[in-house]
Amino acid sequence: MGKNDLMIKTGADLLIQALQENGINKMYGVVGIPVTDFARLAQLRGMKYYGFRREDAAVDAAAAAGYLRQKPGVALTVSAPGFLNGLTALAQATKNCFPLIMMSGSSERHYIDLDQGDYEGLDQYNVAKPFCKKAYRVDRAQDIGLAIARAVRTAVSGRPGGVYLDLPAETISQELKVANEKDTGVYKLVDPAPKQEPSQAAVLRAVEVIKQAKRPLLLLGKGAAYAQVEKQLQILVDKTDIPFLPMSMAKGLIPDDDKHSAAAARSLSLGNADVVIVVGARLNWMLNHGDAPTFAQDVKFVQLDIDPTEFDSNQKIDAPLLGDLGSVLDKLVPALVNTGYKADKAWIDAIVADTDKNDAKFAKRLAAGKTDPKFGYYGALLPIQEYFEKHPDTYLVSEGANTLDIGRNLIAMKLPRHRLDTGTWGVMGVGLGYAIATAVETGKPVVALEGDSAFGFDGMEMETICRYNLPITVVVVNNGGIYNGTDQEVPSQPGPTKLDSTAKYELLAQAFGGDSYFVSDYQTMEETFSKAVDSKRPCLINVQIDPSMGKESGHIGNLNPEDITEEV
Ligand SMILES: Cc1ncc(Cn2c(C)c(CCOP(=O)(O)OP(=O)(O)O)sc2=O)c(N)n1
Ligand SMILES: [Mg+2]
Repeated sequence: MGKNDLMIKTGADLLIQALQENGINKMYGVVGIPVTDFARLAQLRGMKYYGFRREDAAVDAAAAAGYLRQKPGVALTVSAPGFLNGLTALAQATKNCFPLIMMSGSSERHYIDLDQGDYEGLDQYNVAKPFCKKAYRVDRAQDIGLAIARAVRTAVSGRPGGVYLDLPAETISQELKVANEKDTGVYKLVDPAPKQEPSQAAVLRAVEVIKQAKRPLLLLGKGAAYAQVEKQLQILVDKTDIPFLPMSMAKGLIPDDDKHSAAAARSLSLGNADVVIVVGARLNWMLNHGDAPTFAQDVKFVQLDIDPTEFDSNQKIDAPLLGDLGSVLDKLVPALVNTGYKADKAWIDAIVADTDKNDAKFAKRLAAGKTDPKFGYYGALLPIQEYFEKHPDTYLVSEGANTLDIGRNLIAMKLPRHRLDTGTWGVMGVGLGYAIATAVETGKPVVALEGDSAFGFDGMEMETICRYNLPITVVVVNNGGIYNGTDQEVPSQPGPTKLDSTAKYELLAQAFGGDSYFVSDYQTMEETFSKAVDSKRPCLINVQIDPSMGKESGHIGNLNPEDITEEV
């Protein structure tokens, strides 16, 4: 082939080709110098680009896409301020173990290293490192195929997480002369997330520990939801009668109404289990680090995890099972079932009795919620609970404190990966980004159940939702504040947690062509909610509840330092 028969490929060409070669055809981002034309070219080459109003929502969306699809979601930001706006979401994805690649335009090294003051100059590659699984920088167009391969494999292999890919403007526009398509250095990864089988010895050790259990409990984390192991888990509980307790994003792996659920007997089941089988969950702050009195003093732990350093992070693990959860359960379930092991009937009966007792108490609160003159959470959320009972294939995204906590206990999930929320860090501002990605990736109706404060973190994405005409019903539960609307430490100024309990949030939908609803009583919520979701239109229901409703920090008030406000 003569010199002038060579093809010219730019860095941008190669980036798009490498992403598409690896099955990635969507990007979520906010453009500007130096990535705007790259996003346009991606659209011309058949990729879908979703433009957001702020980078953290876009990166959250890409992370949620990764969680739902077991392939890295891809986010695109500009340099420096855009990169920094996306950094929280990159860190959140890594903490949540969601596979994500965040690509940001950046500066050439010589400007950064000589501190020459480039436009939006920042050493992003090094700034990103503490907040992601790995950071990579591509200085040569010829390396782009390898860089994308590395980024994809890093994001999805082992414990999934966030990867930062630093893209200097120069690399995006760099030209590469290639003889043919094969010559570009772009290739499709072979087996990006290899299976990791557990050892036979580890399986036998775990079976021995579980067989001694009189009061076993299966604790399910979002790692189990991500690993898509619902089939193996259903067999496990059906064959052994071991009760299960799902963490919030693991709800629906086994339907919440399954007779083995211990969700309504959380304290009793956690506090009395003698063997806890931890599947894709971490014994972190959400589980009081595995300590008593949340758990029994002499509890034994069997832990299934893909990351060996997770074992003994907080407690001695009596039977660590290392591997990808699918491979581990494919070995552990038959090995245990073949022993004929069953949980003790007395244990199961104790959990059922505690469940019935707590359900009865909850039912009273729900009934009161319908008629309470002070319209509150139960009256606001009961219609949502009833809707999900009838329409389990609806997705729920939730954030806030009381709104999040009460909604988690009230709204049962019957299908896996249908609930996304604030995750391990309890980050506010993830709701609308997660909802957008869920609607885009699944095409199904999505309900974003938001506290009024939480909604404020990314409320402008209502315009994004309307612009793409997504079937998202945003429900803002407005109690006029962070936690509630009654904060008034000193007469001269509103308390630190106070917001506007009369805010007309619903007009934000109307402002962008969506449908607006205002609700301030149970009956209207009952009539409005199903109509809104069934419309499959972008809409916002502003649910004004009494400002006195809501506890400080919802269900995690115990994490606040001792009360330090002296009397004024
Ligand atoms: C990014 C960020 N900022 C601040 C917080 C602190 N915070 C904040 C600000 C919450 C909002 C609670 O108010 P809400 O209106 O969303 O919900 P409720 O009033 O129903 O409790 S919950 C919570 O932990 C956070 N978790 N994440
Ligand atoms: Mg509130």
